[in-house]
Amino acid sequence: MAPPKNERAFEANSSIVLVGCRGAGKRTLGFMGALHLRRRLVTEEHYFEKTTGLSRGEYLARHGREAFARQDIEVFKRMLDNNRTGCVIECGMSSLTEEAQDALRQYSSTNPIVYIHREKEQIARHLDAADLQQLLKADERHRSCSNFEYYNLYDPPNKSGGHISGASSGASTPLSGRQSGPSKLLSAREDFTRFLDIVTGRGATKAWLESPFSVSSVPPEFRSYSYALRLRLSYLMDMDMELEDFEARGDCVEFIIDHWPDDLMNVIARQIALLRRKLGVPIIYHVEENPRGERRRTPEEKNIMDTDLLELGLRLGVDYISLDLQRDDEFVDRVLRHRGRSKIIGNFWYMGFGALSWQDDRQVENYKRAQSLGCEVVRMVRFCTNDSPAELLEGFKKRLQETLPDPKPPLVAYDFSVLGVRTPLQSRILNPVKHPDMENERDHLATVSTYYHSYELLFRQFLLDPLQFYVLGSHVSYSLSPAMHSAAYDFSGMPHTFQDVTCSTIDRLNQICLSDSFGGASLTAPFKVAIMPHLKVKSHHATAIGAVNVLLPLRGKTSAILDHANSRNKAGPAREFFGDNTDWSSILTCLRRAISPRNYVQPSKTTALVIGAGGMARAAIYALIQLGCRNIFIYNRTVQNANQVAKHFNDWALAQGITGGKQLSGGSHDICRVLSSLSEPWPRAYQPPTMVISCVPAVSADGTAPADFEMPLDWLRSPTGGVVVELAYEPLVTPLVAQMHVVRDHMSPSWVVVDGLEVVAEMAIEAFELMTGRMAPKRLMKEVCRKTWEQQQQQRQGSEMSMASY
Ligand SMILES: O=C1C[C@@](O)(C(=O)O)C[C@@H](O)[C@@H]1O
Repeated sequence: MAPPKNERAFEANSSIVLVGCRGAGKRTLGFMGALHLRRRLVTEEHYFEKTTGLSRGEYLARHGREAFARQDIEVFKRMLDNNRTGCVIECGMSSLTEEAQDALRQYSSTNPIVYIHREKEQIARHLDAADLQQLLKADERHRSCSNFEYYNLYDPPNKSGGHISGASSGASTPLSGRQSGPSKLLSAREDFTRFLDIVTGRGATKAWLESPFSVSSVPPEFRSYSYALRLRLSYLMDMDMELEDFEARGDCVEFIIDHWPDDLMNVIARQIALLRRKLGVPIIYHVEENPRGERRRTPEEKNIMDTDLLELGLRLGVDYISLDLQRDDEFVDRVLRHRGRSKIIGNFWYMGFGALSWQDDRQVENYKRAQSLGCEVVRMVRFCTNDSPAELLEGFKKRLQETLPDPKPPLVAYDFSVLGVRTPLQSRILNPVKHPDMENERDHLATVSTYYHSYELLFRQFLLDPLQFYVLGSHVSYSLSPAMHSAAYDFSGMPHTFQDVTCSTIDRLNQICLSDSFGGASLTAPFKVAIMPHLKVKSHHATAIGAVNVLLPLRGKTSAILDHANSRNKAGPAREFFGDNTDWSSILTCLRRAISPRNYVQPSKTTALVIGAGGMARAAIYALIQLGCRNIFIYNRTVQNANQVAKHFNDWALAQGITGGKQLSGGSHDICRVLSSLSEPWPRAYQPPTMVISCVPAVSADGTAPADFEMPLDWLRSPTGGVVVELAYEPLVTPLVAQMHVVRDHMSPSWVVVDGLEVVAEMAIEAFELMTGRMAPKRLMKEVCRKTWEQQQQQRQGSEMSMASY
């Protein structure tokens, strides 16, 4: 039995077409998408004008309605035909006509066509009330001529009055309410670019190439243990919890459609968009065949409705489609033909009395069928009324292992009873779990286990080991990392510890790392650069930057990276150590979060300024290069050090074939240049910087006072403002931050300030994920970061006062 041909596996470079009614956000998304995929943006409006020499309005006025309609469809078809690859195409109003929709339908056999829609109230804001209903009805037809759909969730304005750091934590710091918030379109951009990565299939590969130890680079079915958080639509629609509360409660979410409210398709599209935005984990999409609270359906009705529902999941580009292989062949075949890039979980559920036992030959046949249909995961679940000894399931797995050819899709298999899953350890991967506070009596599979309990059990049963993690360096007693990591361990059921250890020699570092229970370390001065020659295995980012700040032991039994990745949380002698750098990626995350659409990076124009020339400045420069910036200026009190760093990156860029955004008269293609004095006017050939990153250490390694940098006014003339990232947080309001507040209040309100606590929390989050391979509870870690910092401040003030009263 061969799997049916996948009719929606488009070439990765096929042009992506965006359709949908006015006000749905196509133009903005098209712009973001083209930048993200580095493609050309073609807009219907502009194409029409370029082709006919007239705008659509002018053409209509000059040639009349009929001639316009003929010309319009002609140009529309030509636009599609002439741009089959390498573009993002934004369709305007023409796509509402029958003829254009036919053309799109044809095009959809080779290209992704994405139907963009959003909350009706948001579209209403752009339209006359009278036209709204009619337009929305017509717009629905876009569903029938597209093969993907994207729900463009509305980004509410930032309520906090613009405080980028700690806004979500609710913590108050001296900066609360003072800073500009992240760009309003930030979440839309993150969501949409992730969606495009799914459509083009570049997501997983990109993550793996970027960082093979990152959480997103190992799909849940290939992790040593993984958990699927079950969320039913009926529950989501009137739960009294916030979706954010479900963060890091599972490796993926299983979204279960067990309820048919009015406007079902749009309700589902919106829920998927919300899950993606708030939780950022892969989604398993499951359509329940016989939902409890809903009416009974005839088999025919069931097939039609459930096919439509599964089709919707595929259109939404969910990561996994759960497909019941016990349904009729035509049903199964259709889903498989339309699978696109979604992975298929082939299910065999035995829900009633008399479920097939694990010893039954038919279970092996079931698995073989899923395997031959090309399912990426096989899920076999049995309801049992009495004891089901674990050995029976083990025996079944062994039988599959010994008798079937490779490749064998990963198996999810467990028994459940009215009390829930028999034991959370029965299945290694995609174990069903719930949130601890979730009242969910409708769901037997999720009534017992939580991610916390299941994971904790692995340690109690000695399948995983408690380990020691560290922050190491000569000035680490102030570090906020121990508090943040410890909170994340407590949250996730890990008995690990995280300590700061002041040390400055490689010998001492070695002593710590060679212990069998060493889990990993965050490194700071003087180790970031000094450790480089001692490490054989480093990420390419660390090599490019010339510094490492996260050290991991490699304990895989083979040299395969996946084996090493899956050996995290286990003790034993390390075969090697791996060095990575999360300083740059944390800076990049913060920049991306804060940059406004007007200041999106354009390689030839965008200019950035980095202050400092140490390890962190190197990471900042690398982040800017990764963001696409090709005009980077460095200012440092000791010019010689700045020259060295500039040379390092100019040589590196040359070797990579990356050249500066501007070629200067001397023919230089350098991407980094040095500013030698604060009194220098901003170089006239360049725009003033829209990204400024201050990397002057809070506490300098030699204990001298940190530099008090402030921007010369001439360097602050960007008409569109920009982002200032301050890495120091001691004090939090550095001279630069204080200056930017004044600039924002009196000169240009479009400057966004990111403070040092935001960046350091991001660093800890990324380090936690690399070290443990588990998703970090980000909100919690950010909250702990601010609270710990405040406590430290209070303690310091307390001890200063008692010193003074002596
Ligand atoms: O700069 C920092 C912050 C840090 O030193 C900390 O204390 O959390 C940890 C380092 O790895 C990172 O590069």
